[in-house]
Amino acid sequence: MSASEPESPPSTVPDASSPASMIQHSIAETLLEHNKNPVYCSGTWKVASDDIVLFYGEGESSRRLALQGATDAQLEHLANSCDKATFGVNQQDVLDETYRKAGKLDADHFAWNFQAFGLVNHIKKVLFALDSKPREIRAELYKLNVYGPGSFFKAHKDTPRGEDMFGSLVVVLPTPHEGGELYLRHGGKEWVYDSASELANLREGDGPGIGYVALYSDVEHEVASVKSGYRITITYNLYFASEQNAPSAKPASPPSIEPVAALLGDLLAQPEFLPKGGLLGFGLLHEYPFPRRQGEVMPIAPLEAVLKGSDRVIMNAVRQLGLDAALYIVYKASGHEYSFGKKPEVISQQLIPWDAMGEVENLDEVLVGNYGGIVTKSRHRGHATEEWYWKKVRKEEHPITWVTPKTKNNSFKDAYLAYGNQAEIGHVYGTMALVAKIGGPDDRFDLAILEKTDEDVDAEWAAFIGDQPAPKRKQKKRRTKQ
Ligand SMILES: O=C(O)CCC(=O)C(=O)O
Ligand SMILES: [Fe+2]
Repeated sequence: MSASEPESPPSTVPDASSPASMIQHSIAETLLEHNKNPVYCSGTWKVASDDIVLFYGEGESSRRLALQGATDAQLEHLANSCDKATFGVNQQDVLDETYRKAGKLDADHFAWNFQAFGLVNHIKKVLFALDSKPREIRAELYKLNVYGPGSFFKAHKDTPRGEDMFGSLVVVLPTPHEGGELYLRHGGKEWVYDSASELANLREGDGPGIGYVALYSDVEHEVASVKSGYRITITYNLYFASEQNAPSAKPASPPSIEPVAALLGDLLAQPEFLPKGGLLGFGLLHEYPFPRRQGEVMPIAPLEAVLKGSDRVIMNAVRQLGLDAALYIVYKASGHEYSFGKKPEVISQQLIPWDAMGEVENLDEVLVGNYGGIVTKSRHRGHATEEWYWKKVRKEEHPITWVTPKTKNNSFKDAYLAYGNQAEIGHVYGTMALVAKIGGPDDRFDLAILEKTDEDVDAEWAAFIGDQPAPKRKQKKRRTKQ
């Protein structure tokens, strides 16, 4: 039996030029466009010469280094005072100068006068530009790095130190250098921040300044080889501040409709959009650190508090509209029991330790039966050209209409022991997404996904094989919002 995708049932997808599809496109564009939802921001920042004074060393050999106009000999002394920089591999610090060649001082071995508060506030405004209620953030001094000629740091992502850490801030000090550009990559795009030329331009202008780049933790970055001079950076870890640590209490702002919420509201107002209700999906664009406790099922809902960039913007929008929405993992299984049908796709709000589950017979049934799973692609799809299977598919399937596609950014793969008379390992793939349950045009905000009756399915089958037009299905209320 062929496992190819069967013919689709009557389509509910509007054509590309319909108002619904144009609004859907605008939402995706707003969320995906780098300029509206940047994954990093960079530039130069004016400082007073007193700010860029560095203290380092211990006891008799401690030093005060004014960076404005520092001599080569002074910078060389700083470089020679550094330890060799290591980097993390599988939770261990590794020294490998073919991967990272630079000097470093830990935060307890240096100090400088610069107060990052103003810069951090600026970064918050730029990185969270579309976020109408951005969380407070704080910067924690991390390290000083010195890159002399021939120093570099190959492509890596910064290890998040804690679930509240969302990014890093790299401050580049105004010491003349060439090369050492910082390459940044995310979602298949690449950008470059050339601190050497930005700082050189600044030197010709008035007053001292520093270079900076703030990036989300899941942005890959790489420091190109320094050609001449010293490139000195001070890095900070960026955290979402807890209420007590927040630098200032935020005045209550009057409620205003966010642009993305407004677009989403317009989309839901289109009667041809999901005329029978259904699931609306948004692939998350960022990765999130998540504690995995051995063998424990974990709800992923708490991640809502640490969403970044466009992920937070869309979450704010669905919350503002009062939609029934949550973070889900989209699970897809592969294993011997699926070799004849289609790989099922089931969403659940639980992170499941598949490797600790014992033998798993039908992953989709386990998810639906025990973990509030909703089948979004039926494993019977592979046989769905036969009436009986087709009905089964229609009955159990609640397909997702994706506004922004699932991404590989936050996907993971787990192994499990597939049920059978011989031990076999299957694989589960998970991807995080935000999924909203939408009612039909008259009940957008009141309905959970619709239940289908046998009559609905029979009528849809008849319409599918061309007997008669699909009847309008009466919606059943399952849940009413107060
Ligand atoms: O020094 C820089 O420009 C970047 C340093 C860095 O990527 C790191 O410390 O993880
Ligand atoms: Fe880094």
